[in-house]
Amino acid sequence: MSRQERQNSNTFLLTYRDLINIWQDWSDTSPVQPLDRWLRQYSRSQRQQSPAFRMAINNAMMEALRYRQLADALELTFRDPTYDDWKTWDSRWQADTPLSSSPSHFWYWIQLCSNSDWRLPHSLEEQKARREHFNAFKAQADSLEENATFLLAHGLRPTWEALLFKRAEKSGWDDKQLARLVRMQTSRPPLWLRLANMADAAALQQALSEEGVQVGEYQGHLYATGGKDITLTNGWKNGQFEVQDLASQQICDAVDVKPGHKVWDACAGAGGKSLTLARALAGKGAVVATDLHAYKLEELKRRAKRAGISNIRSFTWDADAPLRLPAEIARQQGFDRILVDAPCSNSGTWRRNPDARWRLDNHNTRELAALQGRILAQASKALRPGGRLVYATCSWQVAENEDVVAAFLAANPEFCLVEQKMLGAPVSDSDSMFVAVLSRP
Ligand SMILES: C[S@@+](CC[C@H](N)C(=O)[O-])C[C@H]1O[C@@H](n2cnc3c(N)ncnc32)[C@H](O)[C@@H]1O
Repeated sequence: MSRQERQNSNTFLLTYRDLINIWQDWSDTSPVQPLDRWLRQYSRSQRQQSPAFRMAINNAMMEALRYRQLADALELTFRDPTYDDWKTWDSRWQADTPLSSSPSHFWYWIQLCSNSDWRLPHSLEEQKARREHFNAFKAQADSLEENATFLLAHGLRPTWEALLFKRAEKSGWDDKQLARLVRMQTSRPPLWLRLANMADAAALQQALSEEGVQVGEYQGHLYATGGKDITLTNGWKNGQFEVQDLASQQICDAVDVKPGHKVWDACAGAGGKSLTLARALAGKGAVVATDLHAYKLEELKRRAKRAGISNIRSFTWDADAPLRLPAEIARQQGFDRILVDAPCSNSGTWRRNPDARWRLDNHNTRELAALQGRILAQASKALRPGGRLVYATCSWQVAENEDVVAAFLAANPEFCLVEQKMLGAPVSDSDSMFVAVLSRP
């Protein structure tokens, strides 16, 4: 986001007192919650404050969590300019340990990193020296060759270097593309719009612009970058579009739903993809949407009702047991299409959820990969011969993607791999997601 755009979306000038207080509130929360959930609760508890203030706090906390580690690294090198053993330092660093600087200096580092417009205190000790140190650090960390500091400067941990290079190698990305993915971690992607079948993209783009939404187009897809809240527009009220990330839309396209198909969305959650798959049926066929959690499916039902979609049946399912096939599905020997949008580390969504990066660790990744493999294997049993099985995650980690697919294929040789690839960032300004299309001849 440019400085001008940031100023437009963040017109409330926060003081350091506001920033220090919000950080204290966040730090006092136990157990630590995902930031988006915490901010929703915080926002509800601050109804007396203006929407501009709440939005500014929201943005400030996003930046603070994005650059949480970099602020510590800047403080360390400000005190000891010769320090450069970043991998050792990172292997000991934890996001829930106390800040290494004073609260004011922490926010000053965050302000410099995020180029935010906050009201500086009248006297901030060593302000000039810190700004010069930040500029020197940034200048030195501006190339992929300076691996550790380049990653740090973009809110990524130096110890993830090997994971990122592995991803680049699998996807055939050159250094420029990998560097682009790293650089993208410092900005939020726009809101991508999924058009209802009947909506005309050009007409909708014009109507949204006339209503004051800053809207762009990329390969036939629309996205909003600011201006009027899109949920207040006529197009939203008339159900002409939903918000769905570009890579998510591309996963739905890969399922290749045709009218008449029986589709199983095995990890449907709140139904972001179920709705899209159901629309593609054009009134013929059905989607069975399952998830481990009933409360997510309740949200799915509300969304389906709002969108006027009635061909989704939902119920809970735990991948520890096979799905009991509904009678009409059993009659045709299984589903035509199955989507396994597996639980994952969410590394591909860090641009929107900056705090999620600090929860990534090797132990969690191994557990997730085992769960992903179990869900995929269990779901695959319900595919009819000739059907299509799609495995997806919103992670760029090879261990959660190609490795899971390879283990599945080794254990299930009756399945063939049609294609597998990363979607979204760094190619487009969106989340990064993985998709593998499998068939069962
Ligand atoms: C990536 S999310 C799905 C997002 C959803 N498809 C969407 O587009 O909004 C993965 C989902 O898998 C579900 N899940 C986790 N463990 C599961 C299990 N053992 N069996 C079935 N679903 C599970 C989670 O509750 C979560 O909703």
